[in-house]
Amino acid sequence: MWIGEALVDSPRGAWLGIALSWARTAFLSLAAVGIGATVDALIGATAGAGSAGLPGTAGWGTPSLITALAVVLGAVCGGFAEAVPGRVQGAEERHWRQRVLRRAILGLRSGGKPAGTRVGHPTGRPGGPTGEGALVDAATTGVEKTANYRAGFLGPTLASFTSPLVVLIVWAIFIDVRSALLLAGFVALVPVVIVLVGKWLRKPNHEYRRKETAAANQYLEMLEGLGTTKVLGAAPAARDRFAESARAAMRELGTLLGRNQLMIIVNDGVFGLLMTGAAIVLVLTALAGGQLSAGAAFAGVLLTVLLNEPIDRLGRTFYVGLAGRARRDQLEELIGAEQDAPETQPSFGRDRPASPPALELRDLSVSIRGGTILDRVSLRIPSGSRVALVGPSGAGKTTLLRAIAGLTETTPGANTTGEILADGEPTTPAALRNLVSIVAQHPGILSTTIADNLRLVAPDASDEQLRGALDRAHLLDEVDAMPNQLDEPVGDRGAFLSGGQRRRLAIARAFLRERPIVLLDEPTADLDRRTEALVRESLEEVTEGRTVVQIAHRLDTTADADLIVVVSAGRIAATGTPEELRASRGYYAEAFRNDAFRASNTGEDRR
Ligand SMILES: Nc1ncnc2c1ncn2[C@@H]1O[C@H](COP(=O)(O)OP(=O)(O)OP(=O)(O)O)[C@@H](O)[C@H]1O
Repeated sequence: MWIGEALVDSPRGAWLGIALSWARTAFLSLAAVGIGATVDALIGATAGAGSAGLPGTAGWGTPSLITALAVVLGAVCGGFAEAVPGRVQGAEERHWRQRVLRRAILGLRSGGKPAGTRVGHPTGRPGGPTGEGALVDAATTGVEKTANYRAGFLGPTLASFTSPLVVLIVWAIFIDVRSALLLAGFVALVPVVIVLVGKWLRKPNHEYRRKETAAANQYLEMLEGLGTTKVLGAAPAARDRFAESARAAMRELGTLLGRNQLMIIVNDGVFGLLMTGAAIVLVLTALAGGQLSAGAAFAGVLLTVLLNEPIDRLGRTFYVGLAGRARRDQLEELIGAEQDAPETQPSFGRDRPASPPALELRDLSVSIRGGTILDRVSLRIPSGSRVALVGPSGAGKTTLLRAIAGLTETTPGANTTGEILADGEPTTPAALRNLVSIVAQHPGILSTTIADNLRLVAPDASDEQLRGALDRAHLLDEVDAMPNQLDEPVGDRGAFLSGGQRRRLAIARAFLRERPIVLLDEPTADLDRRTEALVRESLEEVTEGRTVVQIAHRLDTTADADLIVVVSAGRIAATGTPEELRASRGYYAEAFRNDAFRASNTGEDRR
């Protein structure tokens, strides 16, 4: 419920806006009382002024002066209160966009897809909410609507729902306590109705957002795959599929808008009319009974306008709130239950990392949407060791590497049991993410400049520090030869760079991150010999003194490993040194022989 979120998790700065709104309402309420007092003074309502009339009615000068002052102060506070959400929204957008980006960059999937996207996987529906289109949608519209919801809806709505209490306090002090209590009953009903209506609208709202995102996602992917679709003659089918999902989204929107409209009519009727009617009847009765002066009654009528603010706001912003809330939920799901770990300050490649902790996986199981991917894996990774994960395709190597990287929870539908210990202490996914650097076969490269890609992990690094990291990754000479050097655009996801350059850029990032554990997901695959040698050289440097866990498809890359871990059907089938496993019968020995056989037969030279 948004009220809970507004109370405990409002964006930073939102409370200033709420306090300013309360101040605005207090001043405007006092202005209403001042107007009443002025009226009393003007019509010379001295009868009963002492008991039921408003204070300060001896002359009209003072109350009208106070009124003017209260109006000005109310307007100033209101103006500042209006300005707060704009400032908060900027910060919120930055925060959410960074989380989405980090989520995209952390993706270790093949093809550089963001984590959670399975290309060609039976459960990875193209166009589903975990596709790349969804990520683009999340980083743009999703972030904008979420920030708008958190900055422009949560605080202001909480303010307008609590402001009537301020009005009622003024009412009780200056007009009449009994009627203030009666009206408080109406005001207290408003949140109850909001909760009920919110529940009623939640399902169609979520359904609509899901279908809207799926349609947007499909559209983006249709554009991206336009060439292939045309070549395959599949354009009409793709178009029909998109049209159908757009129609489904529109149908849900119709249901949602219908319910929303009904809610506005009911609210306006029940609260707008009933509460205003009750307030007016109360003040007029008191006026007729002589308990209130004409000025006090007039002030009561004016205060009723302020009491109606939550209803007005509800009509105007409920839909925005629903949309934002659904978008926020979608983002949370996409990003995963990621806790922003307090990152230790990167040392920008100057220092050696702290000694790597020894890791221990205990009975670690991972299931994704009910399917078991890793099954009670237990493994010790000593500090500073080099571990190679080998095994047939689909065995679970990447899933294991992602678990060690603390990334499993960012995969939608994933569930983990068991634990990972660091130096004997239980650890959390966020703490694990803080311990590792990843260099993947298809590193996540932003479509911006070399410097931006490096500053992603070290926002405060100087140009010199970036150049130092590039130098250690053996990429500096090539960057220096580019027309704009550090500011050279790298093209769409690094399209202007070669495969080897992209990987060395990722290694430079790992230098800047300076984490004690380096995870390698086949970073030397598919490179020609010369480039492979360059990447290897950089890797040797970045892995020095660190624990290394690498996925290896080519077994010749495992020769210097301290420990080989054979993964098969989600379990650990064997562990040992390369020599031990080569000497025994099993996957490693057989695959090694096959590799050697292939190399000798093809005279493999990938130049
Ligand atoms: N996000 C996901 N959703 C559904 N299933 C998944 C997901 N990620 C992995 N899997 C499944 O888990 C199993 C193990 O996959 P994983 O990528 O870990 O294997 P791998 O050993 O790294 O394979 P490869 O060597 O081909 O990369 C596969 O059956 C895969 O389809």
